[in-house]
Amino acid sequence: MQQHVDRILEVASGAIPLRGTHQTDSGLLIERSWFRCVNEYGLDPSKPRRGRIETRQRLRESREQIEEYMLVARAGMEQLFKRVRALGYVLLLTDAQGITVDYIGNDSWDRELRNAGLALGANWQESHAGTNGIGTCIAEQAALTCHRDDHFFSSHLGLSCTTTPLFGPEGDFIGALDVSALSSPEAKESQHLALHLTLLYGQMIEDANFLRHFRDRWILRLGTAGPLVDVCGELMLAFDKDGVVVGANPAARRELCGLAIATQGKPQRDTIVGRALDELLRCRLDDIWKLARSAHLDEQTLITATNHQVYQASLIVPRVPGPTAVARIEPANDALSAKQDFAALDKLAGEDRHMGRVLDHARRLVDKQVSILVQGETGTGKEVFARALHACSQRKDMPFVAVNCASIPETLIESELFGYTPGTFTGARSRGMKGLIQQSDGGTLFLDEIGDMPLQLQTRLLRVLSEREVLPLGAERPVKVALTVIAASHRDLRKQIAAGTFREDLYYRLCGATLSLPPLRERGDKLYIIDRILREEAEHLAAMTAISPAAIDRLLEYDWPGNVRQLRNVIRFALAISDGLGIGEEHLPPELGEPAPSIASIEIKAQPAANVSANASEAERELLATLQRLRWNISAVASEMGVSRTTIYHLMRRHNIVSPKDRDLQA
Ligand SMILES: Nc1ncnc2c1ncn2[C@@H]1O[C@H](COP(=O)(O)OP(=O)(O)OP(=O)(O)O)[C@@H](O)[C@H]1O
Repeated sequence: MQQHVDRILEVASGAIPLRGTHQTDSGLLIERSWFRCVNEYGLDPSKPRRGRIETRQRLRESREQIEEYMLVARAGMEQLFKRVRALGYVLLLTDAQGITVDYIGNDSWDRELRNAGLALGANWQESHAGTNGIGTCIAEQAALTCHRDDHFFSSHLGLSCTTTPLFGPEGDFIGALDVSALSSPEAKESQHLALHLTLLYGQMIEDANFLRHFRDRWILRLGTAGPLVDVCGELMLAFDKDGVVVGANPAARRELCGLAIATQGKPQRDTIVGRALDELLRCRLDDIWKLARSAHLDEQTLITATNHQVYQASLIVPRVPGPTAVARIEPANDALSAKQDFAALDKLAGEDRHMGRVLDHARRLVDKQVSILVQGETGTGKEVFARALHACSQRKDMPFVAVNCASIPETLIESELFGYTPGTFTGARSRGMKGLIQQSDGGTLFLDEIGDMPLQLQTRLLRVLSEREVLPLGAERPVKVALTVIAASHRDLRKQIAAGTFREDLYYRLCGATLSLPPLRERGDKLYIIDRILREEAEHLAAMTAISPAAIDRLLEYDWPGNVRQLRNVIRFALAISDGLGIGEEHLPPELGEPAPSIASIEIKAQPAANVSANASEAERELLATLQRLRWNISAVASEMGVSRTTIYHLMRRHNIVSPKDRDLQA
């Protein structure tokens, strides 16, 4: 026992290098976990902790969130159990937090299994259970076997646990499938078969979930086992009639985005949804439609665009008949229908590569029933963009309902979103109200600042999104809604997930595709935006659209921390104070580095410099003194005075202050 403790402490102290030879090697994963347990969670291998069993209430909540997934997983577990029962294994299914939500075991060992923590409600998170199959699989999001003395605590030394992560149809991490034995032979190799079976059934569960989730879509299966592709395609891509990907299984996300190595087997999100099949595979869309008709094997091979792998391909037809099925007979030649009007999206950008890509993806995603997450700094135009997506969609005549999750008081947000029935409240609200979600029925629900939504409401929203129905406060029956959600945030939601303030499962529900708007300072089409806003604002004020070249330069040079919103405000301000006769430099507000007022407002801190004329203003003296003190480093002076570099140059010109270097040059 002491030897086991010493070994862990030695590895955790960094005294010996980690022994694994490959990133996915179980040995390396185990040692990394020991390192985490000691150094991050402060666990002591000589002081085992009692297993944690969650309350029934907590277990119920966990199960409710993954009901659909559990249904499919249960069927897979039953099949797997038939194969491993005789070998003394039990099966566990956990959620993403390591809580055992389903379990198949042998009743006759019930007590021993419970004592070992192999029971419903057991929480296997590494941070308190130490290194173990489930906890470490979750931390690493990779399959592994945690065999006997791989475990951190001596109380688990008899166990052998083999676990694989499970990912949902939208690439989200859902939980883990575990095959465990109370006792097993010494050699870890004895668990090879358990590992292969766990991987196989894990993939079957993921695939079944995927097929179920995308049952009304076309699905392309790609496999390397020749004619077996129909029954065991390794890569699966769900796509629409225009050949745009709407979903991909973990293997497809890894293979087709060329990201397999960098991510230790974690499937990548956001890089594949919204892309065209003919970008990912070396073929035309027509070749894909031909698959539906061809009977010859050689016509059914496709080659990937990134790593040139050859795959056997087969096509699964949507189960729900409808417009998508018609497309099989008359496939669209062009990915985007020429008739569709994208004017609202087109006018959002000029010649900017980043925005060009975003708009290209947006055009493909309109009407694809993929939830979109728009990210970008404040004022970059997330709401404007969401409205444009709505305006270009078939839902354009239905309501666009914008909800700012940060500005509705927490006490009201629930009733505002979900509504309430008559009599739920007293007083003015007694008549009942349709919630904002219901008001968006058939249209678009725009959830702005989604990162500010309270956690408890995130849980309710998650339910609405999965079940497509709302239960107003006080109501007994839920109401169905045709929901299309666009969410937006200027926060980094992944950081919020890590901090525990944003639900990971909700994040994955919301970001079928993530589109990031660039900050204005990085856009190459500033001139286009200035021109557009100037025209719009001038029309509004019945003013002239004239603007001096110097003023344009100033607008182009500025950093725009408030992005397009700030630009619009600046133009509106300038038009107003120019009396509608055209904008000059002098009409721009002080924050852009205004000539006289800005220097007058600079706080005077230094003594006047000796070589400044007697008539010089105090501000002038201050500027010169600062320039001299900071050795004519304009950036340092600008930063000390809290103005831009442009303003400093401007002030120097205005007061005829010339740096020694320039004076030498002039001489
Ligand atoms: N592409 C654009 N063309 C013209 N005006 C724009 C554009 N994008 C944004 N704006 C203007 O900027 C202002 C802010 O836009 P919007 O509210 O969409 O930003 P946001 O990113 O949602 O901001 P926040 O994060 O603060 O909610 C709006 O007044 C809008 O008129």
